[in-house]
Amino acid sequence: MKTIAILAGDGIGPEVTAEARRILEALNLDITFEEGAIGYAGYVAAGHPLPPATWELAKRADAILFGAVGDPRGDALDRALRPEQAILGLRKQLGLFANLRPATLFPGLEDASALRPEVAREIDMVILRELTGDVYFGEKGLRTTADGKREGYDVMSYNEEEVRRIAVVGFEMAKRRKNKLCSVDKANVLETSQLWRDVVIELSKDYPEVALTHMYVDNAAMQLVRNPGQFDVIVTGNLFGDILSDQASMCAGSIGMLPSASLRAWSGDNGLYEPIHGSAPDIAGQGKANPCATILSAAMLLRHSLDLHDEAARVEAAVSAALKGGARTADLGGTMTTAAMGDAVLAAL
Ligand SMILES: NC(=O)c1ccc[n+]([C@@H]2O[C@H](COP(=O)([O-])OP(=O)(O)OC[C@H]3O[C@@H](n4cnc5c(N)ncnc54)[C@H](O)[C@@H]3O)[C@@H](O)[C@H]2O)c1
Ligand SMILES: CC(C)[C@H](C(=O)O)[C@@H](O)C(=O)O
Ligand SMILES: [Mg+2]
Repeated sequence: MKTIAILAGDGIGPEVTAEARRILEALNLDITFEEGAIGYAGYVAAGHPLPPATWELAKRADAILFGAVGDPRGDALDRALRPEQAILGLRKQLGLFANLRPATLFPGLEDASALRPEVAREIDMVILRELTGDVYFGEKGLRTTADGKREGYDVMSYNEEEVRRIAVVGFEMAKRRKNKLCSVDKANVLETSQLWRDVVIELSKDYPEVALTHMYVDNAAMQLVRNPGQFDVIVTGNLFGDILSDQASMCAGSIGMLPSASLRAWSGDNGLYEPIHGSAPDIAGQGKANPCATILSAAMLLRHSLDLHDEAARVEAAVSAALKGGARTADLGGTMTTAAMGDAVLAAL
């Protein structure tokens, strides 16, 4: 019996994880679900965004299905108690350095894409985002300069081992796909990016079959919109990957469509699976959220943590079939509620 921790979190988190759970339950697998409070909900329930009981559950579970976190009141708390610290803490403390964010245009979603249909149809990529380093985890603070001005700082750094291990995942993934890897950095300006590029080039000697290219992140943002079909696997740092994946989501139809897996190895590890979107306070509690990103995250969970490849493919096929059949939440131009979208996927399953 495998244990899946459901950390639903805030805003639309509980709404979308409920639909993903229904899909997992329908597969009749030998799994049990345990829920833990996290984010603002964790703060309200236990005085901390990542309460000790939730942390224990996260460590012991075979996999984590995560919704989203965010303070419905805005940034009302001190940074250490903000809901976002819970997801950052889980990623860092569980060592989940490899964040897979696949972006694919599902057939029929051309209309929802921000791009022209013939351009959108070419989208089938994975953005591999480094998740436990970069400016997110460097020294940060607020100080007063000699002339009395407030100055905020966040140190951006990567060491070569951090770069090498994510690059290895990138090359291995490229080998399993189209032997194409694009490393995205800002090496024309940043020392961290120069080291990133040097380490990726050193490692590429072990992967002669993979065609490696490098692109500056500003150009990559432009190319994602101009010609997304040129990308297969993109490997990049934490901050760049965060931004590029939100952008890629609208190319593929909606931010409500992109799942993610956060891993420390290819498979068999207790990874964390979550949609790339946040708690969406503007639509929370209204049944408007698209649950597909979370359902597709559950499929990634089946594949990467439980080794259930057929079941993962079944869930993905069910999402595809539901969309082909015209199922659409508001973000995709439809009128379906979150639960109705879940019903459509369930029916297809
Ligand atoms: N991993 C996470 O938990 C995570 C990720 C991103 C943002 N956040 C947090 O979420 C809060 C809100 O952030 P934001 O507004 O910048 O980003 P967001 O992703 O929550 O929302 C951005 C926009 O996309 C829409 N949207 C998001 N998910 C959707 C879905 N499934 N279906 C339909 N529409 C959807 C929202 O309604 C909103 O208009 C913040 O507190 C932020 O820190 C958390
Ligand atoms: C909530 C925030 C800390 C998070 C990030 O920046 O990683 C989010 O934007 C994401 O994409 O998962
Ligand atoms: Mg983000």
